[in-house]
Parts: sequence; C-alpha cells; structure tokens
Amino acid sequence: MPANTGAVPITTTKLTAIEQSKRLAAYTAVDKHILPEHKVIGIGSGSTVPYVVERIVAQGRELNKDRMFIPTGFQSKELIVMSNLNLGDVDQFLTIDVTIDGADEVDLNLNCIKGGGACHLREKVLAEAANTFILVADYRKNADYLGTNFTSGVPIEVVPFAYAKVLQNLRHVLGSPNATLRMAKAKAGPVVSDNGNFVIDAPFPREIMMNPFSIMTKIKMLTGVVEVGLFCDMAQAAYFGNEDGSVTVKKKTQSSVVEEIIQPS
Ligand SMILES: O=C(CO)[C@H](O)[C@H](O)COP(=O)(O)O
Repeated sequence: MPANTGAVPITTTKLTAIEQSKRLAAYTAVDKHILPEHKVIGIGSGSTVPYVVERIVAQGRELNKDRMFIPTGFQSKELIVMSNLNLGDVDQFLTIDVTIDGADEVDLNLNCIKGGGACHLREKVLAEAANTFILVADYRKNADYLGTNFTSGVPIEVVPFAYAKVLQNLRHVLGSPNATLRMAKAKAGPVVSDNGNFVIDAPFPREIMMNPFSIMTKIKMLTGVVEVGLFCDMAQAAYFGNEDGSVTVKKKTQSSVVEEIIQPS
C-alpha cells in the first residue's frame, strides 16, 4: 500500500460552499459522462478531481473492475491507487474514452487555462487522447475571457536550463512583462513538475487573452518550452457548481458553445 498522502476523499465532514460547488460539478459530470460502456478513463489533477473519483467509486466494484484509469500526475495516480481502481498509463492506452479534469478558468468558447497544479503537460496529453474531454470546476472558474479571475498568468512548463531565456522572450518579445518563475511554497527554489521541469506563470493583457490560440502557438514556438497551459478547442463540456446548488454547463454543439443551467432537484 502506498502512503496515504491525503489524496483520497473526503466527504464525511461538512464542506465549505466552494468545496460543495466543486463536488456538485464533479458528481454531475460523472453522472452524465462516465457510462457503463466506458472502459478507459483519464483522471485529471487538482482539488476538484477527488470528487470525480469519489463518484466513480460509488458506481460500484462491478462497473469499475474492468476499467482502466489513467492519471495526469502523482496526485491522480495516488487517488487511483488509494481508491482501489486499476491503474494504467497513456503509453498502454492511446485512446481514452473520457478524461475528466479540473480547470483554472474557462472562457465563452470552452478554451481554458490549466496548470495551476503544474500538471498541464500530462493533462494535455490525456485531453488529446480522449474521445471526450470534460472540465469540472466551481463557479469562480466560469468566465467570458481567460485571465478574468485567474490572474496569475498562463502556466508554461520549461526545461530548467532554458528558463531564463524563455522568461526574457516572454517579457520582451511576447508581451508579458510580469512573467515569473513559479517558486515552491515549502521548499527553497522553484516548483519542479512531475516531469522534472520548471514552470513559468505569464500574465498577458486582455487583448492578447481574447485570442488564446494565437498566444498559445507563439509561446509554444519558444525554444525550451515543453507545454503551455492553454487548452484551446479541446473540451466538449464544462460543468461549474454554483453556490445555489445549480450547475452551469457550457457545452459544444456542432456550430457553437451553448450554456444551460441544471437546477437542484
Ligand atoms: O490544471 C490543473 C493542475 O495542473 C488543475 O486541474 C487546475 O489547477 C484546477 O485545480 P482545482 O480543481 O484545484 O481548482
């Protein structure tokens, strides 16, 4: 048995309003998208995802015994193992039925910022591998434009030796003068990702963030950048738990993104 790192839920104690909103989003998304025929499931990272796993576990041993669960990093790997679900990896399962993940902010067109937990490289691989990619978050993440409430910037994973050069390019060429190397909280020095890389947070002005695909491609072209925490046109739907117990759903149709509110039952 691995050490209990606190990754496993949780919901026996009274939850704050924000936690209840996360749980509501996660439970609703699992109920709508994790169906009996789904056998390979991607599990994202962050504080909302434990509720996703909790709801999947509640579907029962019979449904879960033939499923494989693919993690986006250390935290979700622990969650899968501690929940007695079958652990796989994306090099064994190149196609995933459904990946459910959290988000730092989601815009009108279902583009999102990810990487608040420095897992966006693996998260993007699992989002791309998925036939259906679903986001879950509390109401604070639901915005018209990226960078509205999540102001710390676009997370950018970089190889360590190139970080200073990438920072210079972000500040002086791409228009993010306040781009900074993300520093660890309980360790001296920078955050190191699950892949052994550093993370830069690069805030951009509204006019740039209104076209996330354009800035994503420019950042990705900088030598030394491994992955950019902008996920453009990847999600089929996003679920946001609201304080009043309703859930806002943004979902892709053939021609646009529509918004729907699911009222509490
Ligand atoms: O992208 C992520 C990690 O890299 C997370 O999914 C994102 O930060 C959202 O986390 P939370 O559910 O804690 O708000």
